[in-house]
Amino acid sequence: MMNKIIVRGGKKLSGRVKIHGAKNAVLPIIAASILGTDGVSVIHDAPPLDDVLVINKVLESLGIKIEYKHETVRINASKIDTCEASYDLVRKMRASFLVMGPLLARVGKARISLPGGCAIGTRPIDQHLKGFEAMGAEIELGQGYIEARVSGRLKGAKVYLDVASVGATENIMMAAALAEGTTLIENAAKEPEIVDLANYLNAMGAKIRGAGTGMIRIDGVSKLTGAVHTVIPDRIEAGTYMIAAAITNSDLYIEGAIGDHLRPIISKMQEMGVQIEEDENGLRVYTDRPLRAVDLKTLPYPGFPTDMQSQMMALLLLADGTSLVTETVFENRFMHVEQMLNMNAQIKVEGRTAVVSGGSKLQGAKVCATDLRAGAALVLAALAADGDTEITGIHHIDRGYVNIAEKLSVLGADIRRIPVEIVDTEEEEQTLPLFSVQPSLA
Ligand SMILES: CC(=O)N[C@H]1[C@@H](OP(=O)(O)OP(=O)(O)OC[C@H]2O[C@@H](n3ccc(=O)[nH]c3=O)[C@H](O)[C@@H]2O)O[C@H](CO)[C@@H](O)[C@@H]1O
Ligand SMILES: C=C(OP(=O)(O)O)C(=O)O
Repeated sequence: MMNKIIVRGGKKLSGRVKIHGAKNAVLPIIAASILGTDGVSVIHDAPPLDDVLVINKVLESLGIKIEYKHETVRINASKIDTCEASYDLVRKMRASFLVMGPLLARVGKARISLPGGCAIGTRPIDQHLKGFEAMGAEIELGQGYIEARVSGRLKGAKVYLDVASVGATENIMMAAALAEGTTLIENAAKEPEIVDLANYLNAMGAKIRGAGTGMIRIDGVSKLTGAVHTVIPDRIEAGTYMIAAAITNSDLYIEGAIGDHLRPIISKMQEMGVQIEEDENGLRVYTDRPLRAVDLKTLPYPGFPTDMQSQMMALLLLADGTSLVTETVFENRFMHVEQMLNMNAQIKVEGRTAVVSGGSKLQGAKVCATDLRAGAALVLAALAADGDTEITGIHHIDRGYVNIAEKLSVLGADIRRIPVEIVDTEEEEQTLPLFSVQPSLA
């Protein structure tokens, strides 16, 4: 069912919000489970998100047994029936392509639909393929599919990534875990999700060192088994709620947030004048207005994350002065700007830089979430706007945020999730539940 979110701005928030497991860690971790020939993998803190349902479906379509209950996924990959991931599943989520490395290493063959581009950019996969080829795979493209094959085992190799791609680092690391000999990934991505994946693979029996640095060394082993793992908290969900606190001039405790994963976000927000206190269980975020304008540039970790750029832009709309926001990771990640303009924001895009003039009062409007983080940014802007904002396209938001409307409502926001078709009369609205459960793909 299509839903929209309606926010009446201006409410203060208070209390604690618990952060779910990281979407971008659990997806490669579930894909990596393909590598376990014996035993069952048990992945705790797997957030109930559409993307997790999709990756589970991909594994099921390969013949792998999956059980997903109470945020725990149990995976028995002892038997694999096919090594093909269809267009239907890959088009729902690009991260489905992460099954290529594990399949190639385990079965010697993989046929995956081309993931193609998406709203935020063209997103090529050349670096993934370069890694597989260096390890001895033959790659063929045809009919919208990429087929990779290797006779015998993959061979360890030295792979230098032209861009420090998160997905390519993960795919190559998974393939190399079962390869013959040693693989070195140079200019590897350093994101915390890479470290979480490496920890899981090592628990499965892999020999990986250096994850979290620019040089990862993988000594291939001949067999991996299922393992038990708890996924790290989602730093982007945490960052989004940190901004919710600051944008509403509120005081929130973000439970489970790991300060070390959030360094670039914490320091930018502090530069703006936001107060942040860290302890071992999470972060307290509160503000002393006025907020200062700051410049920022998205970069691979430990730089400022592109996945927080739009949310941060929402906050900068409230700052005194002009901020420059430069996006260097994706070529088209300013889709939220046009929607924010409908809310009386003052932003001008000049190439890769958005010039954000803070200080004009945001007004509620009808807006559309064009992608996941653009949608989150619109929810945040709506919390600070005068009047009602209606946000459509929220299936994008459901890809990455567990019950965002419910979580914000519990904190005191005036926010409702309503089916699109029957939203038009006041009377009908009142009979509807405030929240629907996360949509299921079953
Ligand atoms: C599921 C998941 O974890 N998604 C995250 C992951 O996406 P994803 O793994 O797709 O992002 P990458 O790090 O691969 O992409 C970074 C840049 O490298 C380019 N590139 C990538 C691969 C390649 O073979 N060739 C190439 O040129 C991309 O087009 C992009 O411009 O990291 C991004 C960058 O932090 C985040 O925004 C996404 O939320
Ligand atoms: C861009 C994102 O995800 P994906 O790579 O799955 O599209 C994101 O999490 O912001």
